[in-house]
Amino acid sequence: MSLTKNLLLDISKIDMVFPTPKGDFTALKEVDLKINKGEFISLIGHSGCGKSTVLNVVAGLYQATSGGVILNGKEVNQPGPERAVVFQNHSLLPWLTAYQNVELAVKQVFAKTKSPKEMQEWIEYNLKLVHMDHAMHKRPDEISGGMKQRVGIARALAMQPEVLLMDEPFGALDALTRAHMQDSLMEIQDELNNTVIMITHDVDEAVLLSDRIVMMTNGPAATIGEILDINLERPRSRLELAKDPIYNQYRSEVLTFLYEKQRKVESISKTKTETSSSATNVA
Ligand SMILES: Nc1ncnc2c1ncn2[C@@H]1O[C@H](COP(=O)(O)OP(=O)(O)OP(=O)(O)O)[C@@H](O)[C@H]1O
Repeated sequence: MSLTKNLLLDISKIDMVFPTPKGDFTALKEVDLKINKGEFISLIGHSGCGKSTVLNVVAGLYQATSGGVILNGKEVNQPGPERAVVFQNHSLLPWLTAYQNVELAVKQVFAKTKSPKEMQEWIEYNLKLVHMDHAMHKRPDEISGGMKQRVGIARALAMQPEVLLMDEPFGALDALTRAHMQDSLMEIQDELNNTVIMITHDVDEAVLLSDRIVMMTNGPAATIGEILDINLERPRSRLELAKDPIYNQYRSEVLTFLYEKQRKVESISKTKTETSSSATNVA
């Protein structure tokens, strides 16, 4: 992979120190990552290692103690619509319909450049992309958890961000809904080729969706331990990949990193009690 040709996001030697009542806590140490336009990156690591902190620095919600983030040649120091965030819990406004939730974001970005008619078409296009056009006039309390996440993704996509930041976007969903959402996200990626950073605890999800998996060491002073390139052809099918030895090799490399190289006492005792499929979720 060329690191300079299509470089979009340069996360450069980030340290993050949080002041706490017990003294300074170094969460991140020298996190360094370059991301090309159109890449899908997963961040994986044990709970509390610092994944959300990395994402929050890129989102501009946290200012790194040292180092910094450059997006398209400009330093990031506050939140902005060119970095849309999708959280685990949908964060939709409950009194607005799906359409109106997306509209709010669209008006924020396009009020000066799109006519009302163009904005309407754009909102509908994005809701259609996530298969929510049939329920666009429903409020969050009238739709399921998976549907709410779809609206959250539509809202983020509709802002046409330069980078889409997703913090465990499917973490609260049941396994089947989650699989549907992953398939939808792959379809959307095929169409839009967004640049995405997604935090996940799910090894299969990371391998299925990513171009690269960034594996973080345990904190304190967490950093990037290894980066795995996923050279699987797209479009990807979960059923075919399940039998693919290369897919299984990638999967086993991530599991080895997490459970041998970055072994955690709590996670070992936890996975012993879990079923084999859920044991691929990192604790
Ligand atoms: N505002 C803060 N003040 C003090 N410590 C913090 C703050 N935010 C995060 N931390 C600490 O920094 C470390 C990394 O937290 P972070 O939430 O980034 O981890 P994570 O990998 O996203 O965890 P999880 O997978 O459980 O969501 C943790 O030890 C956490 O307690």
